[in-house]
Parts: sequence; structure tokens; C-alpha cells
Amino acid sequence: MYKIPSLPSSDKKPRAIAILTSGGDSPGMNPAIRGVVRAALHKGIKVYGVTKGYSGLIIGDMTEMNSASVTNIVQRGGTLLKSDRCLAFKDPAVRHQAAMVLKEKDIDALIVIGGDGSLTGAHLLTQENNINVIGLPGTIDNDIYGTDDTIGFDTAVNTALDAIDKIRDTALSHESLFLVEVMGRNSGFIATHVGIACGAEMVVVPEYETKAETICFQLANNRLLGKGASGIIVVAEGQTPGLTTHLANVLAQHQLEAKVCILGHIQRGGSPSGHDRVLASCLGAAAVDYLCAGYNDVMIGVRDSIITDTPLKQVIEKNKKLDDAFFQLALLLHK
Ligand SMILES: Nc1ncnc2c1ncn2[C@@H]1O[C@H](COP(=O)(O)OP(=O)(O)O)[C@@H](O)[C@H]1O
Ligand SMILES: O=P(O)(O)OC[C@H]1O[C@](O)(COP(=O)(O)O)[C@@H](O)[C@@H]1O
Ligand SMILES: [Mg+2]
Repeated sequence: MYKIPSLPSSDKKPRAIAILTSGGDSPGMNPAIRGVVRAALHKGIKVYGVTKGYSGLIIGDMTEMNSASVTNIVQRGGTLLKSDRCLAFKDPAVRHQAAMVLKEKDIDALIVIGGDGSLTGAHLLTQENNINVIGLPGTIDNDIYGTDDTIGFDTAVNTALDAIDKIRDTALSHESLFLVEVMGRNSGFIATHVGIACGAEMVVVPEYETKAETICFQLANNRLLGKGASGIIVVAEGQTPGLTTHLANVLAQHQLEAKVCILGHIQRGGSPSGHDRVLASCLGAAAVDYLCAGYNDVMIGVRDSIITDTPLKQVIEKNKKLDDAFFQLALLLHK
């Protein structure tokens, strides 16, 4: 359950808003879109759905949505509006073009659902042009400052766990060791949560340096202690492509055979969990409430189960840190 704050009344209610999803898609983007559309229509605000994130915005690819547009999507993975990584949006002239598109259609605010990159684009758009923006944290990575949770994180963790529990069966049967790669180019939130929940022997994340030799030493030690020959090591993909295969090669040089399993994009798909559906629905509706209360240039997230706003400037300038004690717990629980 989330506590929804009562906001001050204002005369800032927009006449029409647009909504887009951007960056890596995440399960829960659909219930978030539904939350925005239904809350806006309830307040008599027109809503335009933009296709393919900022790529669609700059060419004006958008259609007006009604209540039926978001029927039967609350349980669906992916995003009805489609998503994109649009490098052109890093150019101020292109952002100005996007603002002109919105103004020509009499749209006075934009809601952006995406990760840190998408929220950076939203912040720059409002700073440089007279368009109000509200951001919602939509990414499986949960690497966004100003919110405890992001739309899609819970589902991604559960999807990875479902796969790892199956891998565990065969690992036990064959007494084999698996290096399982989960997503997270810059952050180890998925890896650490998954590591704790699947009982991983070790967790490797971008935030902390883990030498392959340390893994070898720990594995050898565990085996000396009679902990069994099978095991799961969870590795966040990090920024070096092929990291997990490289680790397996180093282990092989130390006579430790490990099979590599890269979970990849299955973590981004699938039906959103109940948790993500509720989070996304609340944040979607709250985005409309905050716009109507006159807020601009903020991200709506959740802290200590309270729906809350954080200036986009802070969201993009500050890093959400993986708690050290939490990460250490993931390592300690297998000892
Ligand atoms: N510095 C930036 N300035 C303007 N737009 C940006 C910036 N960074 C990202 N974006 C926009 O957001 C999109 C998604 O960003 P990306 O980092 O790929 O994913 P995410 O939003 O999930 O973190 C980019 O393709 C681009 O359109
Ligand atoms: O499909 P792509 O473009 O390779 O993206 C992979 C990246 O997207 C993510 O799934 C989500 O990242 P973003 O939220 O930054 O888009 C990362 O975990 C992963 O590193
Ligand atoms: Mg990102």
C-alpha cells in the first residue's frame, strides 16, 4: 500500500497532455500508461499517446487516447506505446523541435516514463522550452535516485529467480557450478536482490571490484568446507561485454569448471508482478495529480511507501547507491 499525499489546489490544470515511454522497456509501463490516461480523463484532460519515445515525439507521431485505449493492458508486459533509444534527442535543436510539435497541438505538458537517460531528456526539454514535464521511474535496474523502487524491478527480479531456480535443479543433479548473468550495466540492484533470494554462492556487481582470483579462493574454500560441488554465482552484466564468459575462463584456469547462462532480455519481458502493477498504477495517477497541482520538472517516485516528488535535476545528478551492508549480506548468507 502506498500513501498518496494530498496536494495543494492550483489553477494549473493542463488542457491536454502527452505521454511517452523511453529507454529500455520495463514490465509495468502499461499499467503506468493506464494510470495516467484514466486519471487524466477523470479530470477532463485530453491525453495523447506518443509512439516510440522521443523518436515519435520529434516527428509528432501521437494519437489521442480514450478510456478504451488502455483496456486490457494492466497485465501486459512491454509498452503499448513502444519505446526507443533516440540519440538525436541529445541535441538541443531536436528538443526544441519536439517542444514545437507539442505547442502546435496545444499540448501543455509531457509525462515521460523511463530510466535515468529518459529523465535527463525530460529535464532538458523543460529547462530549454516552455513545456511542463513530469517523469516516472520506469526501468528494471532500480538505479534511480529519489525513489526506493522503479517500475519493472520487482518483475525482473522474479523472472530471474524463476530461471535460476530451474538452473539450480540441474546444477544440483550434475553437481555443477553456474555463472548466471543478470542485467545491470551500471548497477547491481538486480544482482544483489536475486543473489539473496536464490541463495547464490557469490554475487558480482559493478559497484564493487571482485577479482576472479577472489572467486576462485572462495569457491575452493567452500568446497573444502564440504559445501557441495554445485553452486550459483550471480553476475551483473556490467559495462564489459563478455564479462561472465571471461570469469568462467579464469575459473577454468584454476581447474574450476563453470557453465555460463546469460538470462538477457527475458528479464525485461513478461506480465508485470502484482507489486509492479500497483506501483505503476499509483505513480501514473499521481503524475496527473502533481501536474494539476502545478508541479513541473520533477520525478514522482516512492520513498518509505509514500508517493513523493524529487526535482529531476537531483534525480539525474545524484546516484542511488547500493547499500554496502545489504550487499555484504548477500555474500554473508552463503558462508
Ligand atoms: N543526456 C541526454 N540528453 C537528452 N536526452 C537523453 C540524454 N540521455 C538520454 N536521453 C534520451 O533518453 C533515451 C533513453 O535513454 P537511455 O539511457 O538509453 O535509457 P533509460 O532512460 O532507460 O536510462 C535516449 O535514447 C535519449 O533519447
Ligand atoms: O537492450 P539494450 O538496449 O541492450 O539494453 C540493455 C540494458 O537495458 C536495461 O535492461 C535497462 O536499462 P535502462 O533502464 O537504462 O534502459 C539494462 O539492465 C541493460 O543493461
Ligand atoms: Mg538507464
